[in-house]
Amino acid sequence: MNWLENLRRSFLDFDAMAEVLPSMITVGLKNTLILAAASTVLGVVIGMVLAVMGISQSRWLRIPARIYTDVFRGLPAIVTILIIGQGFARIGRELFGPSPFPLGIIALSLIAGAYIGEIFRAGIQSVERGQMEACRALSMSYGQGMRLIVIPQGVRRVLPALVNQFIGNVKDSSLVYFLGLLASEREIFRVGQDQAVVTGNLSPLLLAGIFYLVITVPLTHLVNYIDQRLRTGRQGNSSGAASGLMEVSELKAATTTSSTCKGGNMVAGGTLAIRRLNMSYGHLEVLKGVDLVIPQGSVTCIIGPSGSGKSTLLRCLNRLVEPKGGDILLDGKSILTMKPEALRRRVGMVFQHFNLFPDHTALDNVMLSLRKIKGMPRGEARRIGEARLADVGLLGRKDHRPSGLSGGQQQRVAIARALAMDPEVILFDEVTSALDPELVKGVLDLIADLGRQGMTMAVVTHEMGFARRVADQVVFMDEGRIVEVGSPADIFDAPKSDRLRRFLAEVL
Ligand SMILES: Nc1ncnc2c1ncn2[C@@H]1O[C@H](COP(=O)(O)OP(=O)(O)OP(=O)(O)O)[C@@H](O)[C@H]1O
Repeated sequence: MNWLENLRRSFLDFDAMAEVLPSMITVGLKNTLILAAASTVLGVVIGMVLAVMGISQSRWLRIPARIYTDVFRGLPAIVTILIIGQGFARIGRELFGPSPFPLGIIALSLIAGAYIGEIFRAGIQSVERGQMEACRALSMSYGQGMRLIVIPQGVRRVLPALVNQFIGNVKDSSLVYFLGLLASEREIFRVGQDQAVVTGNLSPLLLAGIFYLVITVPLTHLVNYIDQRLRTGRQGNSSGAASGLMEVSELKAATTTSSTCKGGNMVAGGTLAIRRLNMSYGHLEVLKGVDLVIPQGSVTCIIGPSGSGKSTLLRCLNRLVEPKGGDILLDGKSILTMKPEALRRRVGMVFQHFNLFPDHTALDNVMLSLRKIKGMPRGEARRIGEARLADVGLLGRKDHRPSGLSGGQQQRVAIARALAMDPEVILFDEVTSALDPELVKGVLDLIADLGRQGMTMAVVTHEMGFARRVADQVVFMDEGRIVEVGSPADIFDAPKSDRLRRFLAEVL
């Protein structure tokens, strides 16, 4: 049992530990935290710049960011620390005095920046494209969408990775001692190491190890907790998505008392006139001379086979994609001459995949544009937001995050969000395609109800029953062209073209 005693003496010499403890706290811990915190903060600044450069359209920004990242990620940390600390020692002395401590921070920051830049870039790029589309459809500029929605979501997603980086900096700070720090500048490892030499055993180093764990382990758990809270909101994940059947009755109650239009008045709709509209993605011609009038206060359903250009036509109407030729007039004025953000205030849109903002509650989703785009005071935005949620039968769930709502409920929040901006026209892009069958009816009834209230609507749909029941006119598209336009009776009961007959035979 001699070896056990040896081990005990080597690692568990409590007197040696007690002796080094005060300087471990007042010198080592303090300096380690300064080195790690300062280099993480500076690293975050460098990383943010690198991330923005890395996702930029310009390769003059992308390429330098790439080179920086490759170099500082590729070099061993100690090499960078020595190159910066010793290579720039003279400049360092002039700027910061004799201590290499600030140069150590800079070296650690340069290394951390390369990793943090990649973390941010991956986080921002992992945010679904639909989030930015929803921002733009709510008439936010690209910058506002990035600032309010995409970057915060990206940063939240990478929070655990950022804390890991901080932990990495805590550990890498032990390398700065290679630069020759003053006694008062030593970090945890160096204090332990010096005392180990004095006492001739490893107990002070074991204490240093314990100090590192005391910093890093609680941090990891704290960040996991914060991440969970941010993801699910306060009410947690099981926030009572109702069963589909319950939702149907919930919605029925809402639509009978709906006040979607202000004070129960009919909504003032706009007229859209589409003239010889062309659109292509690269060489792929998607719209080929589309002519159509969507009269004020009418419901136009657009049907047709997959890939026929229905969604693209809809996206041209609020300029989420730019037409290549032709024109679109809103109440007689070309939308191509308007600022896209101004146009989108008048022409709202609801998407197939809802595109709700996951970090915001239902009410915040509805209020966001009222506050940020219309500049409404919080109280007024809240009043309107709650009224719109009541219209879609979801006032009771206003504090729920999207993750705590069913697909049907999420889509109704998305409709409330579009309605809150008081648009003259609303575009619905296959809004029931991603829903479970029992939830489809509720959403369609809501849209039908809006139609009755005089909202001008263009609805791309695969729901033929709905189109027949609700549409004022039905548009059949194929291969980028409108093949037939007419009343539901014309289209469904007396199709003129062979293509429409074949399509109906397939889908009915
Ligand atoms: N962003 C894009 N880049 C390149 N091609 C695209 C893009 N979006 C759509 N397309 C192509 O344009 C054509 C028309 O697409 P669009 O989505 O408008 O059709 P759709 O009738 O709405 O089809 P679906 O019912 O399947 O949604 C398709 O061939 C599609 O592959």
